[in-house]
Amino acid sequence: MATYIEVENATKTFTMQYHRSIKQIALARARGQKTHDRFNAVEDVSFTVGRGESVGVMGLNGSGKSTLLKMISGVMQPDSGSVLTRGRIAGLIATGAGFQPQMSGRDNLWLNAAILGMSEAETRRKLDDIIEFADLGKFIDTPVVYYSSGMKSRLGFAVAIHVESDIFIADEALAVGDRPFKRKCKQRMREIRENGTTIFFVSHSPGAVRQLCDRVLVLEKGKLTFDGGVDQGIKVLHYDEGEDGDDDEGLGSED
Ligand SMILES: Nc1ncnc2c1ncn2[C@@H]1O[C@H](COP(=O)(O)OP(=O)(O)OP(=O)(O)O)[C@@H](O)[C@H]1O
Repeated sequence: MATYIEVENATKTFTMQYHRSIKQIALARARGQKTHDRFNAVEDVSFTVGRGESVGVMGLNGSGKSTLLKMISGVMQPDSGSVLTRGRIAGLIATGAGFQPQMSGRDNLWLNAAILGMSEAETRRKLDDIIEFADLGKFIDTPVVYYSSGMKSRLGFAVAIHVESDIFIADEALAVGDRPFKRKCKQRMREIRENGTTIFFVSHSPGAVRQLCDRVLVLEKGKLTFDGGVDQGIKVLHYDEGEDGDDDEGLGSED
């Protein structure tokens, strides 16, 4: 199986500032207090993903999932180690990233498609399908500044999901569309998987991961603590326990 994602000893370090203003920083320094701290959001993480694999990334809030996803998408670079990918990447990483608020949904669609590497001919061919998928009605010709976050998410996802990619990445936290839209996304992601596209999917939803993935990575405080089967990964996180363990709100979950 050809390797499509190769992450080797990747570490991403961020600085946490304790104060907002220069005055506060100066005061803290004068008192001999710390003004900032550095910490590893992703620490020494290594794994590979083969062609056609569908991998779910799970972990508590702040465990480094989105940071890892951003490094795979190329939005961020690791401070040490390496992240290599093969082929074209598309997906939902940042809702409305690159959207121009004063431009209409339709114009942003063209812009977004170009950013994601679609040619003019490809966009023209898929235009009606993308607009139908986003299902924004007459709002498609309204400036995006008037869109709700769900509407931006619909437009962003509709474009991303129509890009022919080798790797499809999605951060479920950004899928703020309503239930019927999520259902539609779920169906489309299943089709993408069936077509043999490699999937890298960040999620808190055991139901969604069970449906869409055949492998789970668990991050804890930036470290990769589990890499294996879906059920086992969910067990490691205790996500299946309690009354709200197996939610059904996920992008890929059963409705
Ligand atoms: N640009 C940034 N600058 C500084 N700190 C950051 C930045 N981005 C993320 N962090 C911090 O890095 C840590 C990991 O964040 P990340 O968004 O990767 O977590 P996550 O696992 O995706 O969380 P969630 O489940 O809440 O979405 C958090 O402590 C967060 O505050």
